[in-house]
Amino acid sequence: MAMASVEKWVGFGSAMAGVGLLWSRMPEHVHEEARYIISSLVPMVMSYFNPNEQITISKYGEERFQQNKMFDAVSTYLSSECAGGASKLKANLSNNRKDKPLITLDENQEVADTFEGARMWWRLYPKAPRTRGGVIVSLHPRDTDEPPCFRLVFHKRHRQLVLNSYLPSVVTRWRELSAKNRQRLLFTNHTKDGKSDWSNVPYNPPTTFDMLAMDPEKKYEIINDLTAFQEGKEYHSKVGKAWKRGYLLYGPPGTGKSTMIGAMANFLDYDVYDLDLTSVKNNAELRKLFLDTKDKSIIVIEDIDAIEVELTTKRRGKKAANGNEIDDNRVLIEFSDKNDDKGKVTLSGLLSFVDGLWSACGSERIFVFTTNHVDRLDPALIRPGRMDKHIEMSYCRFEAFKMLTKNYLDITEHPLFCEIEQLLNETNTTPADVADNLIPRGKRNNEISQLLDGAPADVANNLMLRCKRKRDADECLKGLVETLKKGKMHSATPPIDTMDQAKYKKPKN
Ligand SMILES: Nc1ncnc2c1ncn2[C@@H]1O[C@H](COP(=O)(O)OP(=O)(O)OP(=O)(O)O)[C@@H](O)[C@H]1O
Repeated sequence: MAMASVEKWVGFGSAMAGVGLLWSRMPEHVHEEARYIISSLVPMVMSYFNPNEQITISKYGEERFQQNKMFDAVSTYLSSECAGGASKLKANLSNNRKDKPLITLDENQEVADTFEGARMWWRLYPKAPRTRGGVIVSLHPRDTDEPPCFRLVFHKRHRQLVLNSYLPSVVTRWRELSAKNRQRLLFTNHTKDGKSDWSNVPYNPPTTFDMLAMDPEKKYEIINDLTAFQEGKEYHSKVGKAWKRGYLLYGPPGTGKSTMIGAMANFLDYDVYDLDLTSVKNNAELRKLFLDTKDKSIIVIEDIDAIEVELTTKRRGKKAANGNEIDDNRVLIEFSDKNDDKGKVTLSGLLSFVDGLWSACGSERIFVFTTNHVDRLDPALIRPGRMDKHIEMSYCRFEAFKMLTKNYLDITEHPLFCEIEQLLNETNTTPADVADNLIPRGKRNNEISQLLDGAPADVANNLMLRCKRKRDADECLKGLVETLKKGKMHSATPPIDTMDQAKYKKPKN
């Protein structure tokens, strides 16, 4: 038996020696080809015997200009669903709303996941120097390294499950998690190196619709409109309309137009883009800015009437140098209906995003224009169908006043309410003025605190708070009555109900 085995090895050895001899006598080009065939056969043979397959998800796309969103999706998904199984994690503090540390997998950590009974293994590979493909000459620093990547390993028989169900489910979960942890942002445009771009800050406006003092019916109408818009994806695609909506908020200063935008952003959980048109050079830049906005956002152009005048003033010298006649403010306005005007922002350029050709780019967007002078706007901007909703923000009447006292003073009734209701009907006072009067000037009440000395702390605090609030309310409302009476004496303006809304005039500074 042992003899037979020795003979076998001797036979194998001499066969190999024969192959070696043959190999050494072969010409060099045959060597080359043989090496090529062997190197392509090895992975095939290996993969035949290897039961697993793998998918690599690199941090950057092929072009390297853009981050690969799938990498973010996997990172977020694994942090939420599989981090429990990892022993090495990383913590970052990002801009998220709750100041909660963001936990992610550390490099080279492997975690397992199960999907519909199939087992998957994920591993995060760090950035690594490129080993293949020779020397890379590139101005792009990242090109010299392989970017970090996730590698997913799974059994061959789960290939279809992974491609058709598992990876899409990772993306869906990522979207859900991002929506939940998202920090809302306020964007504003600026010019850097001659180019317009957006910069942003975290945005958590304090106002909700509950706090917004206005006619309750009008408020519910707006809330219903926003809800219908947000849920209107199918409707918009069914009727072939771009999923966007335009609001024109108009009314005197201090009636809550900006406050309404904050309430809308809170209600819809959208980002806000505050577009400053005066720093946009021309339609091409405007187009770039619009295209850089994200879905689920509110694009705001405040005081659109004032912007027209400001643009005019800025460009007055240029116009005069061109020898054009300048008659008055209206003529100076450079918003024009000509599409071929490449040197400036034109009204048609702006409108092409609101309801023209470009409005179909992006979805779930709300445009809000605000103005104190609705009568000064170009009719093209406010013609029916262009801005879907025209919302008048008006002076403070009794219903709105009651909302303010509830919010500011926590009271719903008071003996002075009757007098205040009458005065509010006779004067044009803005919610901003009323709110200003309702901020307690709170002086500490020494008499009450002396009375309460010795009482248990929680009882004392409670009573103190109630007495203080009552006292603040009395003082605030008395002060408000005084202000309203003064306003009534000085006001030459008739109450809003009898006033022509189109004649609002902004007080000159
Ligand atoms: N309708 C309102 N409900 C609650 N608070 C209001 C309302 N209107 C105004 N305020 C208060 O007055 C302040 C100023 O209001 P806001 O800036 O929203 O007015 P505006 O109409 O946008 O004024 P402007 O036209 O000058 O920009 C707000 O911070 C808010 O405290």
